[in-house]
Amino acid sequence: MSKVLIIDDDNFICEILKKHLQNHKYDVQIAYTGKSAEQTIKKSNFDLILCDFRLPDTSGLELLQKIRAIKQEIPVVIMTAYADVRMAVKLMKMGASDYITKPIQQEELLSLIKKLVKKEKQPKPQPTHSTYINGDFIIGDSEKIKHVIKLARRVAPTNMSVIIGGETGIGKEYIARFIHENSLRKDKPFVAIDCGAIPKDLANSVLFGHVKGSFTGAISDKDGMFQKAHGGTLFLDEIGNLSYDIQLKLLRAIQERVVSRLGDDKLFQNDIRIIAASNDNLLSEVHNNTFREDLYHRLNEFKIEIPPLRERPEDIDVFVKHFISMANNELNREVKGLTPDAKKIIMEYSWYGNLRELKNVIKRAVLMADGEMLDQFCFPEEITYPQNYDRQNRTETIEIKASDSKLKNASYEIEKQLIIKTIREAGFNKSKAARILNIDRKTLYNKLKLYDIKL
Ligand SMILES: Nc1ncnc2c1ncn2[C@@H]1O[C@H](COP(=O)(O)OP(=O)(O)OP(=O)(O)O)[C@@H](O)[C@H]1O
Repeated sequence: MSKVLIIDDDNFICEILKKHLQNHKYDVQIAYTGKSAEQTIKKSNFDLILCDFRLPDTSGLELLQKIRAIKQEIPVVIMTAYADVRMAVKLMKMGASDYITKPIQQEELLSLIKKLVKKEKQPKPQPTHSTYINGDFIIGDSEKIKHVIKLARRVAPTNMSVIIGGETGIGKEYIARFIHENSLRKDKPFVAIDCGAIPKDLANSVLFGHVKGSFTGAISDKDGMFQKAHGGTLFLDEIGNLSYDIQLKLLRAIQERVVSRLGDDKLFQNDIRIIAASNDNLLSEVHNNTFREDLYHRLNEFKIEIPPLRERPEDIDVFVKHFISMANNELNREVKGLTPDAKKIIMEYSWYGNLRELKNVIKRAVLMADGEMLDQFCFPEEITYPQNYDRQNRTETIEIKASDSKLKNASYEIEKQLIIKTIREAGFNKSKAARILNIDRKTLYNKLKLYDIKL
């Protein structure tokens, strides 16, 4: 797995980029200052560094010189605002590998990183189980997941649009890729976009492209996801986040099979299969008039619902083995398995963050392990004693940590705890939680990213 270091003092940008890159199987670390970046670079080997041009304690230029002094060969990409492009070109002359302008288009960043990180060090886990099919995709042993795979295989060779439902971190994107790879389009692009992460005013351009001058900052013609996915599959994650007018443009693009770039009258033919995913119940959003009914029916030619991990405990064992194997590769460890106590903890926990949470918890446990087996002490308290943790979150008084002495930190902590508490009380239904909190769903998702809440 390739390692990327993001250096930026903007916590929000860091978290969005981190999630996007992690979804594409990069191991990501963040440094918020030049100083901490230097220390991190000295301690670990990275395959690529993504560095903001302006940092609180240094400039991109100075930091680049220091990075070059520590690690000569490591690719460094500078993130900059449009106004700084000339400086970015200067930085390239001084040894930066490339630059990317803000606001960052995630797919552009991804292809830049892929280009620069030539040697993918994707760990190839040892096949410990018959459920591996290719690469790091595994199925599981439960009848429920086998049924999901049966549906995915059945629909894959058709051109039908698919809606994939399921809780966060359950593997909706993995199933979407599985469908693509088993379809006749497998040699064409699979383009994934997280609709929840696209700023509202950029959605039109990100999806459909734009021509130079169509808005401030459109300094050149740019293709959108529809053009990039031509011939292949477009995966629209968290589709419920698209605004009503973009939903309408999307419907037209699917029905009429033509798209136009922002600011351009010319129509382009497109041949795309759409797979959409949502954490929430899209049908109830249709009833609430936040999702277009015509678009819903157009997309809902086939539906696959992935059951939460807690409803199929038979799958936990195989995923635990898989994630231990991945963590061993990444962290250079040789963990063999779990003690009976640790296994009991893992089996009894509710895994509301599903496979993503399980993977993170296992990785942390592998790091913590002193010997060859993961025992109960390798797991954090909220996993070992979830009852206490829940009770703590249910209390009306929100405890502030001693370290949160600064007013800003304290209010962040209160907001974070309130969001967690409300989501739990709303039965993990994010739309309902957003309504209780009196904020829109997009704002809630942004805050979940900001605070790294994985519920
Ligand atoms: N079939 C699978 N085999 C191996 N790992 C998986 C599989 N499905 C999911 N994972 C792991 O779980 C993580 C989350 O999966 P994925 O991003 O597909 O979930 P998601 O449901 O699309 O999440 P979100 O709702 O947050 O977009 C992946 O990064 C991967 O590590």
